[in-house]
Amino acid sequence: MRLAPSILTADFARLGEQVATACAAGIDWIHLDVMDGRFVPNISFGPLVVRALRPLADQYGALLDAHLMIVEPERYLADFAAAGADLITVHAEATPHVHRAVQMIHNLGKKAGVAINPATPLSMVEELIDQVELILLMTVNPGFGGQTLIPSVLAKVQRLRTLLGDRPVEIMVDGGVNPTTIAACATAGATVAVVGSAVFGPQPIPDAISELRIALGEAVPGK
Ligand SMILES: O=C(CO)[C@H](O)[C@H](O)COP(=O)(O)O
Repeated sequence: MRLAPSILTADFARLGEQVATACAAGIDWIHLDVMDGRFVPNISFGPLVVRALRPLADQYGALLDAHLMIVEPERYLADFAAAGADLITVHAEATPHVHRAVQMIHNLGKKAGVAINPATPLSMVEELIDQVELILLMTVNPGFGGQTLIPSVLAKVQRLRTLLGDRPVEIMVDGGVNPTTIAACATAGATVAVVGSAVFGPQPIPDAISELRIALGEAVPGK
């Protein structure tokens, strides 16, 4: 299971320092939650923050993963690609032309992901399984960090795992993933876990990451 800490719950006054600490502790991806106040009831940040974190991603070999929770994502794909995102995910509910958005991301030379909300059926992304590198299943209603994982989405993760067969498509779970819930996500078939408040919280970041690895039954250096 790859860990993709979401910076949404980080201390933005110390963003670079916190992300560097997480990278040094061995995280795999850096997850960037972009919110527009329209697709979701919250506003976060735009391409400037992606650009600011690009050098850290290079330094630590982490993948920079931009999750666009914005309407009409097509309008901003070039900006996020130019800012340095490696992978750009759009919501199937946010555009009537999600296939075109995926084509645009690939034409920009980036990996493409498609996301769906908890109540959105898998059929919304079924026609895209041979077109994308990642499918993101929201395990909370998007907009805010620190929510509780909706357990019924785990059955959807299992169905997606079966649907994908041996296709090399990542299954990402996002929302409410912590040491208590991460093993069930892995068992259901998720390959990447977004972890926000479980990493950027009161606990020292390296300890929080070790706890997640231990919950997954993975070896943790020095433990
Ligand atoms: O996409 C998100 C919210 O829309 C966040 O990535 C997600 O909620 C992660 O935060 P936490 O792990 O605290 O739930």
